[in-house]
Amino acid sequence: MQKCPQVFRELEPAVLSCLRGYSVCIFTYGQTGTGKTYSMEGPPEDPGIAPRALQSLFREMRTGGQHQVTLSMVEIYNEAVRSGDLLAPGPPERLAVRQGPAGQGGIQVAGLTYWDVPNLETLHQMLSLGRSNRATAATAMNQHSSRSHALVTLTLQAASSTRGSGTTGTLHLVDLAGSERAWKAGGVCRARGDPDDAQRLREARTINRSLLALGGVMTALRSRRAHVPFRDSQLTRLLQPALGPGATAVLLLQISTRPEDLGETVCSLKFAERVGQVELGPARRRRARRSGTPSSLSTDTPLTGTPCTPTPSPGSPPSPGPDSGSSSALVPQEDLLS
Ligand SMILES: Nc1ncnc2c1ncn2[C@@H]1O[C@H](COP(=O)(O)OP(=O)(O)OP(=O)(O)O)[C@@H](O)[C@H]1O
Repeated sequence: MQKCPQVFRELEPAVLSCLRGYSVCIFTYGQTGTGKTYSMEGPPEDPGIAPRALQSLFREMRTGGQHQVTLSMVEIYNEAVRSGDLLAPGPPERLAVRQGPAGQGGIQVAGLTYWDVPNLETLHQMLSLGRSNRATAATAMNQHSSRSHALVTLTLQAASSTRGSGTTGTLHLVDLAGSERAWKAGGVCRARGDPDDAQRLREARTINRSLLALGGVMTALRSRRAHVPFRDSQLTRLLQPALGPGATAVLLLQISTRPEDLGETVCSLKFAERVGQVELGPARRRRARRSGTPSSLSTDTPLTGTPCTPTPSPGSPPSPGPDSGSSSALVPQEDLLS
């Protein structure tokens, strides 16, 4: 089993490729309680993939160039897409997801808010506020189980320079809710006489249904079917741009080694095997349009919605960034930017 620093070392070239206009999605998958959120976020003394990725991006941006960083964050709870209410008070708002205009691809999330991120400190503060609004509950398998899928999207817009035209890269960090057997999910509530028993069961069923839909999408992508059932769940609809042609997707699989979890572990391994056989094609860079908001800069910017409403945040202007990259198996193979 690899430790987070080792895992991140392998992921870092892909993460940094977002600064050059590539689309990268890192998602955690596995049975509830196996450490998905821990691996993605981690405590301060053992930072997870997300804080390491963000630190690496901002460090790289300090070495040259001009970048604008924009953040959006949503959670999918019981098949409802909700805005991670980052800074404003009030309950999460339910958002409508719809297909983008013909020919432009992508998904639109009406009402989704985008935040300009001036520096790493502000980004961490915003993420931590967004996470604190995420739906969690005690289940039989995890005292603080995430009952929702969380999708964090960073759009990294590089200004054009003498070295080349501007690009718009995207980093998706997806912490999926855990799969679990319904009887296990409800078991602890029943044992405690918890009145939320029915709620936990409903959550478990919708989580499992959306993960099943994700499995269906992976099967279709692997078999290169003409029709990929992205519309089967809100999760797969939102992930459509992140799993589109030319994107780089990385699955972090979390499994339990407990004998009593063998069935679920085998299912998770089979899912990972399927994902490992998916080919999204040669990686593509996105060229930025000359002007406009982040949502208008890319033909398929994920999670784009109503006209982007970037919110002024305190701090310095977007940090500078280079157009260099390191090599690794995860680095995109082909540069389609003309
Ligand atoms: N590598 C680790 N080191 C120490 N503690 C860990 C580690 N991985 C997970 N844990 C602990 O195990 C518990 C479950 O982890 P976590 O919440 O990340 O699981 P999860 O897979 O995200 O669960 P769910 O799907 O229910 O949200 C937490 O208390 C977490 O702190």
